[in-house]
Amino acid sequence: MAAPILVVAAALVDDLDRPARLLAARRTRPAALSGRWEFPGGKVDHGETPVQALHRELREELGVTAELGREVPGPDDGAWPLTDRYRMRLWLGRITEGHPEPLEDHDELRWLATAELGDVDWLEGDLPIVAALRGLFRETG
Ligand SMILES: Nc1nc2c([nH]c(=O)n2[C@H]2C[C@H](O)[C@@H](COP(=O)(O)OP(=O)(O)OP(=O)(O)O)O2)c(=O)[nH]1
Repeated sequence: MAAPILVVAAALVDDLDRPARLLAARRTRPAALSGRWEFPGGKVDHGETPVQALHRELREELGVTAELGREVPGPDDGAWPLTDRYRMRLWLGRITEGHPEPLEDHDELRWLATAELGDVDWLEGDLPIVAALRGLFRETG
């Protein structure tokens, strides 16, 4: 089987040191994933570093510039296994320029407070990440 494709994404928060709110985005495609919520991001293109890819995706998808904080490491060499085909690396981020809009691939954005993290229908592969973030928010909140 081919090596899993790397996806990069951001957990955009209100405050990198004491995060209390997280930006979730609702997908519009493909049909099988439409309506499910996720972290903004996407695949790393050839010739890009993961961090460059993430800045590009945030610009394209939401129209924002963000300062990245620490990476939230997953169990698979630092990445989060999503499916057989994809694994994802995720960084905390804080928007420094622009107001996020669902410009591409999403039709709704929501800022979720810690107690609301389970209120949206996350993509299956994101559930362990949301659990890790809930722990992080509690520790620092
Ligand atoms: N961006 C993103 N993708 C996720 C998350 N969770 C999850 O399972 N995925 C899956 C959905 C997709 O099958 C796969 C690739 O993400 P994507 O479709 O956003 O990548 P992309 O924007 O580069 O896509 P494309 O332009 O090539 O169509 O990763 C998540 O939180 N964020």
